[in-house]
Amino acid sequence: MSSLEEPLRLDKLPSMSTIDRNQRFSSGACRPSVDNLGMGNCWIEGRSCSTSNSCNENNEEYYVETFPWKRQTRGMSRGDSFSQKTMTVGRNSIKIGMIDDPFSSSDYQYSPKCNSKEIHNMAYKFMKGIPKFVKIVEVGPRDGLQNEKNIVPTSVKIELIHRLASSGLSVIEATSFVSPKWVPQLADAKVVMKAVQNLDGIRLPVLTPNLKGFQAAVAAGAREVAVFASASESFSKSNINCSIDESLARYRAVTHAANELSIPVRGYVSCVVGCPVEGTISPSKVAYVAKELYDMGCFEISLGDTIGVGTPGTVVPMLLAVMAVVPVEKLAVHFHDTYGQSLPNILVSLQMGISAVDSSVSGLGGCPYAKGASGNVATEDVVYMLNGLGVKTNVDIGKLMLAGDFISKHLRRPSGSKTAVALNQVTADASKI
Ligand SMILES: CC(C)(COP(=O)([O-])OP(=O)([O-])OC[C@H]1O[C@@H](n2cnc3c(N)ncnc32)[C@H](O)[C@@H]1OP(=O)([O-])[O-])[C@@H](O)C(=O)NCCC(=O)NCCSC(=O)C[C@@](C)(O)CC(=O)[O-]
Repeated sequence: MSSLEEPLRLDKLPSMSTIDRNQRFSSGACRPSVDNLGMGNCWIEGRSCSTSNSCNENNEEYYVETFPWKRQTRGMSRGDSFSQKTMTVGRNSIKIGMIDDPFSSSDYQYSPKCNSKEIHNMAYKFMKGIPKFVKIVEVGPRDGLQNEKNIVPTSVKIELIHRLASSGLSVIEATSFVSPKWVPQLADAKVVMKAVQNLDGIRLPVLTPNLKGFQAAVAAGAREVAVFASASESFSKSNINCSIDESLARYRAVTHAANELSIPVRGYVSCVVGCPVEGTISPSKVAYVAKELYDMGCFEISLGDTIGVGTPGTVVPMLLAVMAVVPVEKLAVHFHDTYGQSLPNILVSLQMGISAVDSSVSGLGGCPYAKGASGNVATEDVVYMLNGLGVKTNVDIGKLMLAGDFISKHLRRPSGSKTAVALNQVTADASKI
């Protein structure tokens, strides 16, 4: 683990004064902000924050509106430190309004209703597990496209991977070496892999369901692979045509072969909170499969809510069970957004110390063998939230959106990322000014 990936330690929390001034009392809708301001810190809606961490929507005194930009009412004349950050999206530059430091304002007044220790405790509770850096594993070219009915041309897949790489993403799941009878969309795995294998400094794992897939992947130039088990017997059967224990036996053979070639293997557990056939999945079942994968040598275990039914209420107990048997720094989360729960689920996962998140550009995705599964959480939305939390990802959201626009245009559908839709609108509005 690089130093960047080290979780934020309690003793490394920002000082009280920083939390006080920049995080808790930022007028930016009462959410924490840190010095590395990203798009998530833009001032979408000004509210007056009371000291009880609640937002008083009715208090007009500090009410500001920054969207649409022309109707912005809060100005420098108020005396506060309002600045603008320029962000480039495509050929357009847009200005994002930010509050640098609301306390430098001479007319900014508040009267604390709780003491600074209580405030510190609240900030501490919220921020204590959240890592400083989150590794994003982009799964768009694989999980995102595998369910597409119309075959996406190989050249488009290759271009998508290049565009994603140029946005700063360092791990991009490129394709799957599975049976083309089962997943026809990825039948061109070999060609895709050969075309992207030399992308500088980018890790390009591929899915391998068995030794045959592993050997084909290595022959095509793969230097990292992933195996995928399930916590649901029914899903295991429908996805890879074998029981959980049979799949684990296959994956032992894959990890053994990979170990001999020093190829890292990532392990997936799918259906970690629910299965389309079996319904609720018990956390102990997930923990069992996760531990088996970890013990056989998987360097990271990605926990997949394949059909997107989880809420923080079911995700937390599942994570607790898994964290009891696999170190938290070896875990990643993989949420589908069927019920719009991905971001809250990611947030609680971060608070529990997880620092690797899978996501898919434009929210592409769905599993052909999980009826009703919708797209993965959109990478743009994850990066926007992490920017807002001051968590580093090294991803340039503007370039990421260009990759998203590229594939959405090709698929002839609007982006599944709310962030991309909103920022594209802002850019369009800004270009009219
Ligand atoms: C596992 C198998 C192959 C078993 O499929 P099977 O039919 O039981 O396998 P088989 O060994 O009897 O072989 C059948 C045919 O497939 C060939 N074959 C066998 N293996 C391979 C291979 N690796 N690559 C290419 N071809 C292969 C094999 O050679 C044979 O060809 P034939 O003689 O009929 O011409 C099949 O079920 C399969 O490919 N399943 C993959 C399905 C898939 O990719 N699902 C989506 C994954 S998404 C997921 O799991 C969730 C995740 C990871 O995203 C996380 C989340 O969202 O939660």
